[in-house]
Amino acid sequence: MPDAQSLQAIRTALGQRSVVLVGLMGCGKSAIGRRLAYKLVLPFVDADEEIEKAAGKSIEDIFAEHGEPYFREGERKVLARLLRSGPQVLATGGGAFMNDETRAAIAEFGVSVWLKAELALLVRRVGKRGNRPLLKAGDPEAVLQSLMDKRYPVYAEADITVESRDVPHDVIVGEIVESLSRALAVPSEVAR
Ligand SMILES: Nc1ncnc2c1ncn2[C@@H]1O[C@H](COP(=O)(O)OP(=O)(O)OP(=O)(O)O)[C@@H](O)[C@H]1O
Ligand SMILES: O=C(O)C1=C[C@@H](O)[C@@H](O)[C@H](O)C1
Ligand SMILES: [Mg+2]
Repeated sequence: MPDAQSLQAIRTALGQRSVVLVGLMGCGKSAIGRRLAYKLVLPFVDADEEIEKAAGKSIEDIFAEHGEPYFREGERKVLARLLRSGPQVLATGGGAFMNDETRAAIAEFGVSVWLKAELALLVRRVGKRGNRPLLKAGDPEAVLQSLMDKRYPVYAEADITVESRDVPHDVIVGEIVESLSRALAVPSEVAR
């Protein structure tokens, strides 16, 4: 695990930029993001929670009462605001990175990390909670496969890709920290 000096070097290299986690539902953006923020001693912000606060209702209710296009517009606005208040670790909603404007804002105000996961892992993980409206449209496995086909080529534009898998959360956090050191060109004598 990197020492305090290399974590400080990452914070310095980030400046006001955020570490922005992207990826499909269940890949671990919230669970890993929270731990990564703790490690980097940065605030953790979950965009889905911020959208719910801004709307005063749950994502499920936003989808049910107003539809997906309304949710996406709110998501774009909330992310534009959040990205201007770094540094922080920011977990995005699964669809946020698909918006061209949001993707450009993430490139400007952040370093993006894609938590790439296989279908079987996502199916296992999302089965535990039933509050994801997109997965209610049909068989969750088929929906996730279709989202993977559409989204993985776009998620691949992220600055960093880390394989999400069933290993202790801290292993994934460690890999992100190492990739951040490399991507931000933190001097190797500090990163070691
Ligand atoms: N490395 C890991 N090992 C085991 N379980 C994990 C790991 N990473 C995440 N999980 C678990 O997978 C589930 C889904 O993770 P999480 O809610 O963080 O995904 P998410 O990407 O935020 O999803 P959403 O886009 O729906 O918000 C959680 O129960 C979480 O604890
Ligand atoms: O993948 C998606 O499009 C979504 C993922 C969730 O994080 C929420 O933002 C919402 O349920 C939509
Ligand atoms: Mg989440």
